[in-house]
Amino acid sequence: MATSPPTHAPLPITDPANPNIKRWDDIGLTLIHDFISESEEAAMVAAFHAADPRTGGKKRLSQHFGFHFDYTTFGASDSNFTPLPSYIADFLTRLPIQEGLPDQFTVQYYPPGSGIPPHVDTHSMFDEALYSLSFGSGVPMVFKKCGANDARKMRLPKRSLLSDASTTANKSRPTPELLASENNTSRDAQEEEHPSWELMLPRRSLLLMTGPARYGYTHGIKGRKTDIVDGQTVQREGRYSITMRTTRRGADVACDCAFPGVCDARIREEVAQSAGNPQ
Ligand SMILES: O=C(O)CCC(=O)C(=O)O
Ligand SMILES: [Fe+2]
Repeated sequence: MATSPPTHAPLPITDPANPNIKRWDDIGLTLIHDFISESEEAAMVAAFHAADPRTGGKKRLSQHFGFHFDYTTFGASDSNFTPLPSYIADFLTRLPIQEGLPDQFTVQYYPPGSGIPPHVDTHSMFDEALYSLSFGSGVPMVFKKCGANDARKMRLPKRSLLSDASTTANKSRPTPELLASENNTSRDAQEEEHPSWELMLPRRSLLLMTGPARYGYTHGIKGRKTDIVDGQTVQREGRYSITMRTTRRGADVACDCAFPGVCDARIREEVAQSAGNPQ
């Protein structure tokens, strides 16, 4: 007798007013199917490759719009700003949260087989709402509730970022992805704490992360050539995404989330306190 694989995935509800919208209210996830049309998708792929014709490599490619993502602070640049192309500007009015629209956009191309290691996007530097728009192809995103291992990793000396963006430690470790992939924790040890689960992000869908999903879960994409979708093995194809965030500036760079273990603002406070009270 066939048995279903164990699943830890929470169950969504479908928005009664719109069957395209699935919500996991307990953890703050919303997935909107068919957020963009096929013609918008085709225009996005064409625009990406008009700016960067590479498709054959193995590495993720990124393009930045609005305030550029800053890989030394994991926040956004104050000054490096690229105006939005129309393929982004055109859908902004359709985003589910209209207050505080995103101003930092990273468009990424994932060649088949590539992924992004599990990570928590910086809490203090961006507002709560975090978006990922998928196009070109779908992919399962892996979510895992953060535990002690994640908190420990964020406190490793090499991850002692954010307290001072100009330290060499930060500069020598340019991407959160790299940091996440460099952790010494075995996958088994991570799985022991909290089970991970996969959420299929179909092409043309928009994912919105808020609350626990934004602050207290890691998200990532496994680097692999095939995925199991609805019980079927499917080949990975090139996938594109647009990550969208709203930058915080000045005194707004702060966080009082319910997940202090993996909160950069709390870690910064801890570091400042221990510097003031050496043991
Ligand atoms: O490609 C995606 O959907 C997510 C990318 C991501 O998590 C990030 O850029 O922080
Ligand atoms: Fe992310």
